[in-house]
Parts: sequence; structure tokens; C-alpha cells
Amino acid sequence: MTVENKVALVTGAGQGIGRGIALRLAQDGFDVAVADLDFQKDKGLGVVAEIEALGRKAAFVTADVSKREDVVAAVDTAAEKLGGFDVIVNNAGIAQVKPLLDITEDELNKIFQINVNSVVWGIQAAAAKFEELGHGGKIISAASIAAIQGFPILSAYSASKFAVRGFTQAAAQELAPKGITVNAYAPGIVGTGMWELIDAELSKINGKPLGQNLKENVDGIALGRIETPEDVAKVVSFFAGPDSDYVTGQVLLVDGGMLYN
Ligand SMILES: NC(=O)c1ccc[n+]([C@@H]2O[C@H](COP(=O)([O-])OP(=O)(O)OC[C@H]3O[C@@H](n4cnc5c(N)ncnc54)[C@H](O)[C@@H]3O)[C@@H](O)[C@H]2O)c1
Ligand SMILES: CC(=O)[C@H](C)O
Repeated sequence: MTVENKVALVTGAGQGIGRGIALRLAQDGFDVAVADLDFQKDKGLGVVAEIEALGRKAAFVTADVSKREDVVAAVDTAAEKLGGFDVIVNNAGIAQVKPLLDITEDELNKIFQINVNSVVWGIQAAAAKFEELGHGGKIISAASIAAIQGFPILSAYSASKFAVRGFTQAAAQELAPKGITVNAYAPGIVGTGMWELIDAELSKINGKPLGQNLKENVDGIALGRIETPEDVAKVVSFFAGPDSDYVTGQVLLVDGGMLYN
């Protein structure tokens, strides 16, 4: 499937799943804005170079997605630099490994500002840009298996992903009259920096050697291997392309066989 003259913005695209999504959308024919925190600029510029090597236009945009003004500015910059705006992927997010009884007010506020508020800001900014440009568009956000089932030690993270699912379902209904679809992808265990952190934090809690917690979780995956960013990007490619024009408000599990709707 290829698209013509379409522009996508992917947040948290300096590494991991976001980088995989940005490269896949470039392969699909999108010009892509790569948004990430300032400290990730070198990595983000590397992703820009990879996209340009695929023959597409790209730009790096510094943005802290917990800040509404940053997300609005990122959308404006993407549209201005790349000549349009059609898809936003609210991918950026953080994990938090903590027994519920130990979660602090700052920790809870931080994970919701980054994982949840960012999705609201992305929905608002994208919908406003689509309206300004006189067309509909596609809004895609990062959920998780943790949006379907709450996981112990990941309670705040799970709650944040349940919230992404709720906003996806509600926004889909509110924005349908504007020709905007709103969907989310729900990966399982993806081999990125996020799981390196989760594995290390679990080791501190349960004393297992580094890598053991990850291995034990991967051993429970029906398809028998860890997920890759490219596995996730295939689902986002579907949601970003015309084949999903009649799909909205959905959270699609792409977990190799862990949870079953
Ligand atoms: N890794 C997994 O197993 C997994 C599973 C399900 C869902 N997810 C979700 O997929 C998304 C990407 O995860 P990943 O594994 O690639 O994580 P990662 O930690 O490898 O990368 C996250 C990226 O987001 C960026 N980021 C973090 N906070 C930001 C902020 N405030 N503003 C802008 N950018 C910010 C980071 O700089 C980084 O580039 C997240 O929303 C995560 O919750 C991951
Ligand atoms: C990090 C994530 O969303 C799942 C729990 O692996």
C-alpha cells in the first residue's frame, strides 16, 4: 500500500517503536515529522536521515508531549515544513515499575501527563490542523496490552493506557462527523529501551538476574518470540492508510498471542 503526498507526525520517534513507525510510514510513501525530546535530537536526526534515504521528506521537531503548546507547535511545524498534515501518531510514552502502595503524587502526575495528556493534546492539535486544511485525517495512539488488562507493579502505567483506550473510543465518536478516524495499537512485549527499563526495575524488586524477567514474560507469548518495532509498525501502517477508512474507535492488540479479545 502506498500513499501520495501525505504527511505524518510521529511522537517519541527518536528510538524504539516510534522510529519503527516513522520508517514504515516513509516506506508507505508518507513524508514524516519525527518528534522527540531535545536530548534525543541526535537520534531523531538519524531517523530523519533514514527517512530521506528512503526518498521521503522528513524533519525533526523538538517537543515535550506533556506540554500542550509543544504538541500544537509540533503539528504546525510538521505542516509548514512538509506541506500538509494527514496523520498523527501519539506514540511517546514512559513506563513506571512501582508497587501501587509506593507510587508518589509526582510519579502519578508525570506518567499521566506524558502518557495520557499528550494524547488529548495530540487529538486536539491534529483535529484543528485537519479543519484548517479542509480535510479529515487519522489519529493513532499508543495503547498496550496494559490497556486491556491491568498489570501488577505496572498499575499507574496500566491505568494510563486504559485512559488512552477511553479517549480513543470517545474521540472516534466525536470526530467521525469531521471525517477523522481515531484508533490505537496495543503491543505486547517489544524489545526496546522501555523493556530494558522494565526488566531492570523488576530485577531490583524480585532479585532475578537482568534479562530473566524479560525472558519469562516472552516465554508466555504464543508465537514464541519477542515483538519488534516493525511488528507494531505494520498495524500503524494499516491505521494510517486507506484500508482502515471504515475502522474507528478500535484498540488493536498486536502482542503475538498474549491477550485474547
Ligand atoms: N516496549 C513495549 O513493550 C511496549 C508495549 C506496549 C506499548 N508500548 C508503548 O509504545 C510507545 C513507545 O514505546 P517504546 O518501547 O518505543 O519506548 P522507548 O522508551 O524505547 O521510546 C520512547 C520514546 O518516547 C520519547 N519520550 C518520552 N517522553 C517524552 C515526552 N514527554 N515528549 C516527547 N517524547 C517523549 C523518548 O525520548 C523515546 O524516544 C509508548 O507509548 C509505550 O507505552 C510499548
Ligand atoms: C510496556 C508494555 O506496555 C507492556 C506491558 O509490555
